Amino acid sequence: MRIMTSGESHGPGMTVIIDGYPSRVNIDIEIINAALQARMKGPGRGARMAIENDQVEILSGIRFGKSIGSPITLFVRNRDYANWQDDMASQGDAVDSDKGRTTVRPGHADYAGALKFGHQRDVRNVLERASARSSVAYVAAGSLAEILLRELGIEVHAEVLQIGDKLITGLSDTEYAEIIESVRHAKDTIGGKVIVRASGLPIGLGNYSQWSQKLDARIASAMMSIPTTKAVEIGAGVQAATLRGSELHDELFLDEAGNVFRKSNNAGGIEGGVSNGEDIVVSLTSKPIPTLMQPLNSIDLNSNEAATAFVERSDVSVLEAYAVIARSMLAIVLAEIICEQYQSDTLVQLVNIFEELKGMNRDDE
Ligand SMILES: Cc1cc2nc3c(=O)[nH]c(=O)nc-3n(C[C@H](O)[C@H](O)[C@H](O)COP(=O)(O)O)c2cc1C
Ligand SMILES: C=C(O[C@@H]1CC(C(=O)O)=C[C@@H](OP(=O)(O)O)[C@H]1O)C(=O)O
Repeated sequence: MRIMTSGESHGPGMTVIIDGYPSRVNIDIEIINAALQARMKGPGRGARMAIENDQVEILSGIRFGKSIGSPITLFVRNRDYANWQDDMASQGDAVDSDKGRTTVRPGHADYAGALKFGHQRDVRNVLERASARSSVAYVAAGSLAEILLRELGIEVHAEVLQIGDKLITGLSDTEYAEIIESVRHAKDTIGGKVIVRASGLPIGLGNYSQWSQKLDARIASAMMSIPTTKAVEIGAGVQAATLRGSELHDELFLDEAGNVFRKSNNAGGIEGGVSNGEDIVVSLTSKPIPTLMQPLNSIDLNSNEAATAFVERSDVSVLEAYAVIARSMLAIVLAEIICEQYQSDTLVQLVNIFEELKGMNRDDE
């Protein structure tokens, strides 16, 4: 299974093509829509989320509610496009338009992207695609991946762990909302941490043989690709540096029936780049959002003069959305690896392979 996305934040919409998805999987469009709606929710989102009402349109690869083995194309319309049509379609310099931009926001893709592609006279050409609006496409694909994983007995969940330096478990909903409101009032932004778990996994996903096949490496890459991610930890993560081997490593035991079990999961379900049958546990750190209502020092790329960063409608905190996106990315990586490793044209073939895998923990020869 491979995915490719396209689309601009204020263009007609976001597209994702999923190739190599097995046939005969029941696809309930409402599952995709529920994930898209969850990605829009949570305190701290800006005015854009009041404009959008993300719903998926299936353009190919699914007939009568089942995947048919052809590339699946999903499309999510940008409602805000109606307000941007002229600006998005204009062929000339947009520098005079109030939506054209020449000053850059530290922390966003503006500066590096404008210099890379020669967009010093209109940074909008960069931010339209760098925008996390693209995550709509990943969440749509992630939902399809989750539907497939569920058929194989694998579940993926995510939740917010931390906002700024405060653990969510110690906060009431009101206190959580108050933190965001105080940050908004200070014209600032805030990051945090989320945790994602996958359960019901077989032993053996990924491979220790090559860097590009290692499950932890592929998960880290997918998680780092989410806008705002600054760190990815698997299992005990950075805490591993402070623990002794005797404290960190998850000892193996046998129960009375001879089944293997462990009392801890500091490895986060992955040893040597291979799933070890325990839950996969990944935590991610999101930096604060780059657009500030009290802009940071910056430069104007057109005039090459000192300036302040441009200010536009923006989110203050996106942690709930970030958790939904992280869940989708983990589901995509797991589904991709499963489809690569246990190549199957149909769901039934894949389910049969998974049944066989359950009895494969021992070399009986
Ligand atoms: C769901 C979501 C919404 C976001 N909303 C905004 C926003 O409103 N304004 C902004 O400046 N950045 C926003 N960002 C962050 C930028 O997209 C991101 O910082 C930028 O693309 C640069 O990428 P990097 O953070 O990976 O370096 C958002 C990120 C996510 C995940
Ligand atoms: C549109 C989404 O997020 C956007 C991500 C984003 C950015 O710079 O990443 C900037 C904002 O866009 P706008 O300027 O249109 O308000 C967010 O709203 C979304 O999550 O669907």
